[in-house]
Amino acid sequence: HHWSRNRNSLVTNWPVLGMLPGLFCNLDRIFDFFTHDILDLCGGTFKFKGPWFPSLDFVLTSNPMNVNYILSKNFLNYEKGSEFREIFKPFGDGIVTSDSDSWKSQRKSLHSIMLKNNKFVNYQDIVFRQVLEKGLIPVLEHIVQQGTEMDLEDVLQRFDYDNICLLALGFDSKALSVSFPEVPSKAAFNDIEDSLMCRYLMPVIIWKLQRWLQIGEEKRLSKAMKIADHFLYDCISSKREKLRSRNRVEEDEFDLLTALLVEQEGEILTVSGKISDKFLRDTAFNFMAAGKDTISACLSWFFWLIATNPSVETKILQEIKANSPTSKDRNMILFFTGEELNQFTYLHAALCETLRLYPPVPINHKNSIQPDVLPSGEHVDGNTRILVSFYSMGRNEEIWGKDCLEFKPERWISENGDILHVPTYKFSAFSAGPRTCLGKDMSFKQMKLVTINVLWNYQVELVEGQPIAPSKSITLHIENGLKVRIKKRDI
Ligand code: HEM
Repeated sequence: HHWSRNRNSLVTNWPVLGMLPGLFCNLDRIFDFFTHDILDLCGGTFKFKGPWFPSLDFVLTSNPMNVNYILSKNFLNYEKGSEFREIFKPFGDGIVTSDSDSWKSQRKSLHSIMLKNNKFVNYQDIVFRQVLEKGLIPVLEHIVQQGTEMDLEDVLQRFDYDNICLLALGFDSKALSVSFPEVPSKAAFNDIEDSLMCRYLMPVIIWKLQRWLQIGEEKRLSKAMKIADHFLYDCISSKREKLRSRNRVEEDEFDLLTALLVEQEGEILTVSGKISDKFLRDTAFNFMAAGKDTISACLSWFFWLIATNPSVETKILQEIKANSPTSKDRNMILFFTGEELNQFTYLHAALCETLRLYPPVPINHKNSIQPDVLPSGEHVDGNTRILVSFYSMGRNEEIWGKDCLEFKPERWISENGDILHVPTYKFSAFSAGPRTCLGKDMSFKQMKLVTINVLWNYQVELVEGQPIAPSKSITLHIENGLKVRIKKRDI
């Protein structure tokens, strides 16, 4: 009887287990499963029934009207929620998992530091330059001389980690150097991300039991948390120590911790303890988690797409040539201001196209507060998990047309050669509404500087026969990395 009542469902709804077996059978291709096996066939919104433990039911959607409603129009009814905060406890009271007043005040403070504070904005440029000049380019030069294959995704993740540690903590982790060192804090952050993804997919009772017994993923998580916290609290106490001995802060050390301490305690750095170490730890952890792997994920997909679409690479190279100094010094790093980078329209389009097909944050979590009716007509109970699939939105034929699975930067360029404006509820890689990504402009700037410098100086060739597939993680990596050979480019 149960089977016959549910036989028309896209995913079999089993007694007791609900749709969990279907989900687990497709875990390796979870985002394509959501997109092509479910949302494409049901008009963009689907109610997933979990097992009889109540916590795993969710509504999955990629319908742009629903997305606009959830993320913007009725924002107040859709929060992160206490269940999410419990799963993502390592984030503490930071911005990524918080709601209402706590979120509002953190958003205000981070917004004013990241986008309005000239010293922090200048410091970003100093850091980008340093990580390019002292990290990425020397490592690529070394690989060219060795003539060996390398995992470009690993290199870019190391680049991202060095960058985010300098921005958040003013600490140079030197993850990107020719010896490819093991960096315990970097490994710990990765372990935390993996373990939290497992928690998210599991019934609460199971991960709580694992935590109590200290086995499996929960044991790994506890170990990684100790390492990450030790690292963060060490950085915080050295920062306080350093600032105590000064009465002014130089431009090349205006990282997030410094900005927070200066903002709270004024220019005269008494470092009086008005602002707690726990607050600094939570803010730095959230900032690092939000910015750590997103840029490298996008760049890895970008280099793969470029290598498989040589005509796009040719157009980007023409654009770099047109915007660069005429005499090309082989060892020169090309550095552009934000305004100069606006000239790179085609490159911007290629990056948007990459973010459309491979959004670094593939799924966005929300939790309804009150019962509601979505614009598509579906009824949503109060306290229901909602998953907005940004991955599926980027592959939605109704938004992007019949060629939605093709890589075509041209779709972003208007007839007069400018970037087309696409509303954020259709192109949501950076989310939309009041919780939109605070690192968007910074990310575009950095992604452009990296792609310009890599493509201008090197030819990137894919190692043949490697499998390329999206990972099943919080950030959308390439599952097995991106194996490439690089050569010096002759122009
Ligand atoms: C290509 C790069 C990036 C992409 C695609 C991206 C995407 C996103 C998305 C989808 C969200 C919403 C998450 C949610 O609601 O749960 C978000 C939030 C956020 N992002 Fe990014 N991000 C990127 C880079 C960065 C960087 C480099 C930073 C900072 C260093 C950053 C800082 C933040 C912060 C602080 C939030 C929280 C905003 C809030 O909750 O109010 N992001 N980002």
